[in-house]
Amino acid sequence: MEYDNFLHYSSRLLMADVLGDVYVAFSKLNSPNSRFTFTRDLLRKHKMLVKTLDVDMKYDHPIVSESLRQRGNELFKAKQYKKAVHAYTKCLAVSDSNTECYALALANRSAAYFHMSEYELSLKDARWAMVSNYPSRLEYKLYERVGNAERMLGFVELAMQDYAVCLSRLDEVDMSAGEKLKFRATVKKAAAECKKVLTGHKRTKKIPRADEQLVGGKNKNIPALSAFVELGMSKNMGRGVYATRDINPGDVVAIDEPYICGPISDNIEICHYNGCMKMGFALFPCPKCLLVSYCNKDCMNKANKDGHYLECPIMYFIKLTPGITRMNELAMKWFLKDYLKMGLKKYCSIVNNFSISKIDPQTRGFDETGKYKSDTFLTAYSLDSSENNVSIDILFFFNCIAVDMLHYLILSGFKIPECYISSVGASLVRILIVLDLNCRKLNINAPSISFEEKSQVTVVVALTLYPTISLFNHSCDPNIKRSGELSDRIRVMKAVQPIPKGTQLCCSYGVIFRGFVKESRQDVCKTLFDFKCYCEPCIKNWPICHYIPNRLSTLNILNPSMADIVSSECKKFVEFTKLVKSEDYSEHLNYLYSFIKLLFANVKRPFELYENCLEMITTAHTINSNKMYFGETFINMD
Ligand SMILES: C[S@@+](CC[C@H](N)C(=O)[O-])C[C@H]1O[C@@H](n2cnc3c(N)ncnc32)[C@H](O)[C@@H]1O
Repeated sequence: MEYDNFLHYSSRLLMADVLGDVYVAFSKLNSPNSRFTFTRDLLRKHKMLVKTLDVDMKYDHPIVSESLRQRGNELFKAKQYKKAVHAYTKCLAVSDSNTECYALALANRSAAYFHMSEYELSLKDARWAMVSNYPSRLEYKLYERVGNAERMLGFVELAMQDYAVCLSRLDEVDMSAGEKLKFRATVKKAAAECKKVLTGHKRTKKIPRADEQLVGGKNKNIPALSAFVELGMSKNMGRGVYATRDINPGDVVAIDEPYICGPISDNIEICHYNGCMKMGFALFPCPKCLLVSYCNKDCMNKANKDGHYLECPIMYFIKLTPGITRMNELAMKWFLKDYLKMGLKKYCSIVNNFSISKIDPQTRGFDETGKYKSDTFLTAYSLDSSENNVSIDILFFFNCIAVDMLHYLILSGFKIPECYISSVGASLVRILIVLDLNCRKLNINAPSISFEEKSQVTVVVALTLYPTISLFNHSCDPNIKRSGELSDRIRVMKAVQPIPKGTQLCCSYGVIFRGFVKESRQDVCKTLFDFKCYCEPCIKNWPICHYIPNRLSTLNILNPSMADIVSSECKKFVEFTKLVKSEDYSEHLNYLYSFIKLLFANVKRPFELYENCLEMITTAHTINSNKMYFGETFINMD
């Protein structure tokens, strides 16, 4: 099963010999609120909810932790850095993270790591100490160390900023004038070295890319889409996006921001703040839960305002909840963000209205002024979730998860009147279902990074819910694709083929006709997304790569009067492919656009040179600055 610990709830009910009856009773309930209430009562009755959030943390007496730290200091003075690290780690394991001793042990361990040339670990500990109870009178030391570690790691711009903070803190430091002068000179010298490196970088820096603009400007009703498209309906695919004018390859058709997003795993360093999500390095952990990290204190404060302070006491428990941990975390983050924005009363009234109103499939997600906006709660909340197609066991499982998560929130002191509990619980279930389809499974456009060796192979690094991009249907021959920096949280979608007026704009949900036979593509669409694919390659049974025609003939030339021109352009293209390297395709985009347009008008698809040109355009549209190498992420700061 794709969800972790899927049998967690059902196996206990099975042991109590009630599971069969539970499923029968659950499936008879037809409102989301009644399903949630039923599940909550059931888990309470069978004593399946935790009684307290107290984690049995046993700290040693402060004298023990302090003596371990002092032992570390002695080893440090004796230059036995490895042993010192060991002693500080022991101290951290037995001390309360709210104490000064804990923060000092972190800072001291950071110093030991620095001497061992473990700059990344040194940076991590120093940043961690900065958000812990480290005495502010000593902070100048931490800023100097952070600057030094960043300089050693090549992050000179960051280092300069931290040296500047260090110097600004010196006035309040209790140090003789002579010592201060000496210290200041050392820091200034290090900052000057960084400046020298930076000036060298700037000279070789490439010209920045122009900001991408939607072709024809913003759409009047759906501002994240181009003015040259509209929403339409089809029998086989439901809602979809259609061109109202001819769209050319390279035209930007959508620029979407996620409604909610979060890192996909703990191993990849991404700022947890919803509005940032930048890839980072040695991020600042939340000093209370230590389970989320931010690129700076500003993002940490903003995330707290968005609700992290409410989820912080229960993060540990959310991580233990069955299902997809990251999705559960995202669901809680989403709920808290909107609860804080609207208040409980308004939130419940909106989600209740949504669940009882008859949803028009065409206008779902549009507000009362007729606009569909990616930053609106109801737009995201009403995304296609195939809720009616979710099987009973999965629906019950999601209800159990929602019961657990709401229970943690209540145990942590979150005040929620009884009359709102079923609405909030049912909304968490809906949020989980929306995220499961539109964020977890449909992650082809999510921020990703590539491998150092094979830059074509990318891995998704974040879960992102793009309400407007979710309007695009799938085709095994997509005519639009993501473009720009692949790790960006804002997603730009560009046309990669000519899209004549009236044609549907489709992206791929993960399979394209060249690489997979029809049966396996259909299988993916069915098992993952529960639909039968009605795209052209599936309906017309297009062949996969080896069998795609590679020669022009009377069978595939659509316009015989153009045969000679097309033939000579094809020869030129073959030469082009031999001469130009993939990293230089972007310099030849206009040529590639004109060639694909020529073939589009004159040659029957599929045709090998057309498919090759399409792939080259796709490659040229994307930038992978962030690379992954053997489990580590290298970040290109340029
Ligand atoms: C992310 S939504 C796309 C927008 C959706 N059609 C709507 O009405 O809002 C994904 C759903 O669209 C439908 N869909 C997308 N591509 C399709 C295709 N190639 N063939 C049939 N149905 C498709 C399926 O119902 C799928 O679960």
